[in-house]
Amino acid sequence: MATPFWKYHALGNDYLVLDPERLDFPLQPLAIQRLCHRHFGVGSDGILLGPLPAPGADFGLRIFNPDGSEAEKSGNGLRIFARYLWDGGKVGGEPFYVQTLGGLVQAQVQNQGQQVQVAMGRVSFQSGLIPVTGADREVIQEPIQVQGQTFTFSAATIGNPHCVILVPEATPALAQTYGSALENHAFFPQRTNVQFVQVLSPERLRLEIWERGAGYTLASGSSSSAAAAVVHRLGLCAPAVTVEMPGGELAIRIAPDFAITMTGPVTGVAQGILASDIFAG
Ligand SMILES: N[C@H](CCC[C@H](N)C(=O)O)C(=O)O
Repeated sequence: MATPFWKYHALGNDYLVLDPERLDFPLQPLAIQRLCHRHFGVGSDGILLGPLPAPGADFGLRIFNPDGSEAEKSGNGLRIFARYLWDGGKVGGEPFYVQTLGGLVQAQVQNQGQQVQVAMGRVSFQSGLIPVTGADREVIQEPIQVQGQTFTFSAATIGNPHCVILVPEATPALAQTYGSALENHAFFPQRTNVQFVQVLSPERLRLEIWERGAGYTLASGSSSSAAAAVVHRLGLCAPAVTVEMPGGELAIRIAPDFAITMTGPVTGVAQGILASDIFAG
């Protein structure tokens, strides 16, 4: 049996969707690394495995990073999965529930599949939930040293961990220079996603992103959610913000309890069949 795949991107953060019913190999880390490889594989910022059975939800979803690690949540991944279900006639325009490792989310496909809204869950700044080492506390504006530089960071979880650093100017160089050292810093036992955030106005943020297990990416939905929540917690942005990233913009809405709603586009790229020798050599 040949294995089909579907490729989409969400603001340049691209994923392959694999159907667990039509997978003719075990989805182990080495296979994931090969599938995501930009030269030896199909190439993507991750794998979405679904729909899976999920008691208490309409669909289950597992999310994998290109390094083979499993992520608890992916905002862009959830928008892509919602569009995939819509393309396959498994959902219409009604809201539906998806169970992820990082919790239950509600999604709704809009504008004939061009846009998806996701209730991403609640952001927490609690060290024990993120996790961040040290005393139980909200991790707000603390020092962190990497490569001789001291940054001030806040940390948040929306199912997956985030290290948020406000800077006067968010540049790709900051993410690409310090991202890996921050991702793997000892403060984060599960590693972390990293965002450098520039506050353009109370309604507009600019992000540069280094993702756990993926590296520099052009956009990230969970990063946008976590970074906007931190900036709002610091009193520096409104509860409704536009998050600008190299790949494009997301609309983030923050409720008083830090429940996040994320709305943004999805674009289809290709559908294909994996070659029988993709894992050879
Ligand atoms: N690399 C992330 C998962 C993907 C997040 C990102 N692609 C998004 O859109 O949220 C992690 O290990 O938590």
